[in-house]
Amino acid sequence: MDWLLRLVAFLLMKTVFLVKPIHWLLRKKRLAVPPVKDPIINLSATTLARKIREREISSEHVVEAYIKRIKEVNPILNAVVEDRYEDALREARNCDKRIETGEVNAIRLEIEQPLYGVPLTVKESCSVKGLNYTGGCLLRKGVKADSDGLAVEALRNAGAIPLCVTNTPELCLGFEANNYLYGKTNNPYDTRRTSGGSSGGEGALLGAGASVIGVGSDIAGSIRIPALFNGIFGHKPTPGIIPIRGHFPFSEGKLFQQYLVIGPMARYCEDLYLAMKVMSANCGTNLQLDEPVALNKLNVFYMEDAGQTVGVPKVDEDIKRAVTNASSYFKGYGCNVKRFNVDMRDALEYALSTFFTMDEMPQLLLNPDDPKKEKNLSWAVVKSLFGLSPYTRTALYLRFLKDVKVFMNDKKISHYKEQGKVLRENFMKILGEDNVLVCPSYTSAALMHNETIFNMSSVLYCVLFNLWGFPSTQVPMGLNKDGLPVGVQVVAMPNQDRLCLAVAKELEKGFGGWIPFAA
Ligand SMILES: CCCCCCCC/C=C\CCCCCCCC(N)=O
Repeated sequence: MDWLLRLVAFLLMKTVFLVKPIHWLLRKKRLAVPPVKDPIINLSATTLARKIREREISSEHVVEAYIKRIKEVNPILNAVVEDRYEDALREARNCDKRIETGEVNAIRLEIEQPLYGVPLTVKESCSVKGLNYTGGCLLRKGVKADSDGLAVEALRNAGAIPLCVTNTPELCLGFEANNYLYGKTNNPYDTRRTSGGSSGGEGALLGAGASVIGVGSDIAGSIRIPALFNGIFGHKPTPGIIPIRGHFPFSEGKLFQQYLVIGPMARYCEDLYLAMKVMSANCGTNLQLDEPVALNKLNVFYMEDAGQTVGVPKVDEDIKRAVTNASSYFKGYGCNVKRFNVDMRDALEYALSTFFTMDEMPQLLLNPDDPKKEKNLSWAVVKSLFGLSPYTRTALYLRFLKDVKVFMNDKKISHYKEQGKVLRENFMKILGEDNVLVCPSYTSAALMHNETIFNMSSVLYCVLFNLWGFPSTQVPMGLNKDGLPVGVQVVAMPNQDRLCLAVAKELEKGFGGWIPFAA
């Protein structure tokens, strides 16, 4: 364990108690988000697609319902950064016309375009042709995507209709969708809290019932953490099975391409399957997503917390309870349910040293004049103190962490990287091909705005699985006593995404999945 790192992380965790009174004084009133009224909103994308192709409902009607819902909640949430409602309605009418004239038929659509006529929302960092593509960077103001990213293209080819792009932190680096370009996104369950990040705009819209299926991205929890905070499902796929080209930030670096994934976020678990099939269609790996999983043959391991917690916030009791409830539930299926015992003592050091020494890491302080030359951190911090920096505090903080050598020398870095490999091997051995791990996605439910920066080490519960290339699904597990969503993460070995999804589906049956906020 590296004591300097742990000490800084520990002090940072405690600092939140100094700033809490300031936050409390400056806090805004909790705003009421209107409840969902239109029953269309309570149908999954899978059901909507079937109803549209079987002419039970028109795509135009569905798209209109979602536009109406977004317009109702977005003034409160600030999740949408640019929309294309007129184009979307035109495309929906065209879908309906092609069905009416017999140009397309239900049987072929189910196979060739399983999302025909279904609305979609997209994280702004995943390019949608013609829409903003800034990655939340002030210095990229006005940048538009000149084509769809490959994942978005696959969804569009499957018939989905993008409605808008949604908010992220600067460069998607952080756990609050808040930046100097678009401002901050509120959590629909409590608007004084963050919707998380980096796919926080998606999380907020989905949690509020203003989207049925969304595209997010995740390099250290950015799908799973907002999915947790907003009570929805989010799947971080095995790397390489969904193309990430068309994402900003992007790097040609091999490790970056292994850590960063694009994946689906949804209110209904069956829609994760559908989106995964569409988005991974050309991956060349047989993920067997349609194959039934023999649940009674699964070993379900569970881990309520990472043990050695110096400098890592303790996992809240309600999240721990969600982990034990979720794992115990599988006893009823005849599964072997066991506590996961591995030594996580050096996991934080491993995560820090591995993440920030990846080859060809994208610039953290964007310098549009010279993409090879990063701006000076100290100068940027000074400017920030006077409110003159184009970089958010989170970007500055992560740029500071990138200087890993402040904490450890090369020898230690190599040592911790080796420890990480051993840890990965232990996880692999225990999980094998057929087992899953249920653990926290984060240490708490949604935090107040501006607090996640003090809890950066909570990222441990997500980032390890990016570094190791394991798939993982965030599953909602009900609301806590404050009415905030809690949930768990289901992890499996690479290419065993189907196990995560199968477990998620059962948990949805058992615990109710997405639960709308109380009015
Ligand atoms: C001094 C406190 C140190 C805590 C360090 C914890 C280890 C950090 C490892 C990786 C952090 C990456 C955070 C990047 C956030 C990216 C979110 C995303 N796009 O998935």
